[in-house]
Amino acid sequence: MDAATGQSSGKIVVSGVSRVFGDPDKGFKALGPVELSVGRGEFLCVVGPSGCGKSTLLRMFAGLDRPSVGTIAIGHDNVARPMTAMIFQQESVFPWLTVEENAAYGLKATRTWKGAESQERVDYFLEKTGLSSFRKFRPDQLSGGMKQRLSIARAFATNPEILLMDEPFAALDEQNKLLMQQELASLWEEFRSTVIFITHGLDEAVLLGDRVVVMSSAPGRIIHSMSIDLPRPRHASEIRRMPAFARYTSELWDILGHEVLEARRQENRRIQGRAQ
Ligand SMILES: Nc1ncnc2c1ncn2[C@@H]1O[C@H](COP(=O)(O)OP(=O)(O)OP(=O)(O)O)[C@@H](O)[C@H]1O
Repeated sequence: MDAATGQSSGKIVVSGVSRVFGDPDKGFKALGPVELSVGRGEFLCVVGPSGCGKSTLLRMFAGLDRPSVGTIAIGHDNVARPMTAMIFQQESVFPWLTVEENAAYGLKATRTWKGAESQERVDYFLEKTGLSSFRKFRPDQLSGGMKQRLSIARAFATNPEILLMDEPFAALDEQNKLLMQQELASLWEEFRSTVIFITHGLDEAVLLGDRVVVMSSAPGRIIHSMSIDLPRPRHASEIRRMPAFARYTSELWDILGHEVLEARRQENRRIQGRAQ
């Protein structure tokens, strides 16, 4: 057990990670130093002002970017499973593939397709995300919410050790967002892979997470970690009515609000600097 985080052994351990874009000495320091440990099977939500480096950190977990300084250690427990799957804010389905082919794509791309067993898995997640009847459709015949459900089905079908989600519901209308949050909570409670979930929604973070970490304005650091002690399975409508839910979200805003103001001041200084 890690005394600082209260989590059992770290699935992801981030030590002294910074990221500078451009010249190492004079470039733009977007992130860090970040210290973070994410437990196995933990659902971790990350909030922070716009531009503080949340996506940069997530991209590093996916191996799409590297720290300028520091290390990220990720434990790979089962080599038969892919390490990560990523779900983005923007639709990331392939327009030329059917719903069924899109859902199977992750398994095929990671070369973990195992015939009938994999097909069953794809069918299961199409069913879970309410897309079974649309399996022969192409994405341009689906709504935005359905396409995002398809991205989720594809990611879950690969059975990744870590699910990386970058504001996955930000582009959805409010009603679809509420439905998707509930569906994700239920799916995760069944499979319990490690999840890193970036969001601007404090209520979304409290509703879904075992823990919420708050990042500072750029260069982003972790300035607060809050364990969310709400019962599971989480039923969104019940959870939202709990006094603890309101308390967690308002405590988070007390911390984050200052950082959002600081991010605005930074933005103004940057614009003024450009104008001179
Ligand atoms: N490849 C890059 N080259 C130069 N600057 C970059 C690059 N990628 C990101 N940045 C800058 O690094 C900072 C952090 O970007 P990042 O996308 O990680 O922030 P974020 O917290 O995810 O923002 P948002 O909440 O608005 O999505 C931003 O100022 C961004 O412009």
